Amino acid sequence: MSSTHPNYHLDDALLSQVLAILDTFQDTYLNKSLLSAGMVTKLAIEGKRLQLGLCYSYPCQTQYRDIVMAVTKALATLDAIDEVECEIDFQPETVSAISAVEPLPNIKQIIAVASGKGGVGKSTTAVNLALALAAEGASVGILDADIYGPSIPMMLGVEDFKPVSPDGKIMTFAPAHGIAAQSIGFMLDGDQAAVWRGPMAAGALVQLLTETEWPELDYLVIDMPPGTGDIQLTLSQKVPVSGAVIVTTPQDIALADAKKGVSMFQKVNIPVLGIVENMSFHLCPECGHKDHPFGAEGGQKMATRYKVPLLGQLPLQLNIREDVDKGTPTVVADESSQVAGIYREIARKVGAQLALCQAQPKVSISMSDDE
Ligand SMILES: Nc1ncnc2c1ncn2[C@@H]1O[C@H](COP(=O)(O)OP(=O)(O)OP(=O)(O)O)[C@@H](O)[C@H]1O
Repeated sequence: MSSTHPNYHLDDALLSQVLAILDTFQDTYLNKSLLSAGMVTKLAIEGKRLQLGLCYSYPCQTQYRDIVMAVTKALATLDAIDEVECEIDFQPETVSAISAVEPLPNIKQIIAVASGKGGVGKSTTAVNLALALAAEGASVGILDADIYGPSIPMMLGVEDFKPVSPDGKIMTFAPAHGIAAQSIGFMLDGDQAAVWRGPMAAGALVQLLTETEWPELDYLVIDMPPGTGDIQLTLSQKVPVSGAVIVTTPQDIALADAKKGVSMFQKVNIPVLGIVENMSFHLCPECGHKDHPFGAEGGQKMATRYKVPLLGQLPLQLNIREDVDKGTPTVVADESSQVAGIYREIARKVGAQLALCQAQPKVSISMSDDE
């Protein structure tokens, strides 16, 4: 049996016992066992010390400790094993959902963060998602494509950054809280961009993407402009996007627009990785009572109807706004907070959904004809 995998070096009896145990460990995000997800990359033994290699296709560094503890406890029940030395690696694939557009050389996956309607918290979500992916161990960039209101420089505290281009071709990015940021806002003064027409804006954005000196990135998060107009369509045809995250609030009007967003990505065959419901609930700071100022269950119903995951629900909370206003989003400002935990959970789900899309490249979203 040891011949089944080039890096499995155990005798047949022990190998089958170890594999049987590893097969009982279900990865919650991929909904497969560690074994069937192909994550067990190495098995060897030295005395009674088992060497185990695991490779994740999505970032989940904050979970490693719990994973190692649980796996070690289970494997150490075998007589032949006293100790487990576990090495965990993270290796996402390189993917473009758009067959006509080649992936960029140093960007493995591009995640478009979109909303049908303005003001629902798309940029706040994009910036916290990017930082949460980084907190989970990924190398991350963010591109502010919100041409009509570039807010990422402010949210990351890098408003004064001015890109330079030593060779006259490729521009530098702004390093911020461990991620790489680029924004049309770095190049424009005031509200210059507001007068741009669609094609001009779309052209500038493709240029920003391809003419930035991005470092090697696992994920590039694109903060899309709100709406479902020409810019979004052009971008989804010219940018090697791997998947899209739709941000909505639970209000009916925002949900109706978010459905248009889902529909737009469906038309161009970009997998919708899921929905983030922002300003989902409010917790009374005095008594802890939870209420739903914009309505309840809207995001869940929409996710169920379109057969896409509800990635997470964020509260309407003062410090989420204050933290981005100060240039230090909550994921880095208060990493042990419940809100930072929700964003990291969303990041793990987004990474896992992207990994699942590779196994099944075309995600079909059922649409009813009343949209
Ligand atoms: N969960 C939240 N709780 C409290 N305030 C929030 C929350 N999410 C976003 N905000 C605040 O709401 C405002 C709008 O958010 P943001 O700019 O992220 O929205 P947007 O959808 O990107 O808007 P636009 O499309 O106009 O760029 C900001 O002031 C932001 O700080």
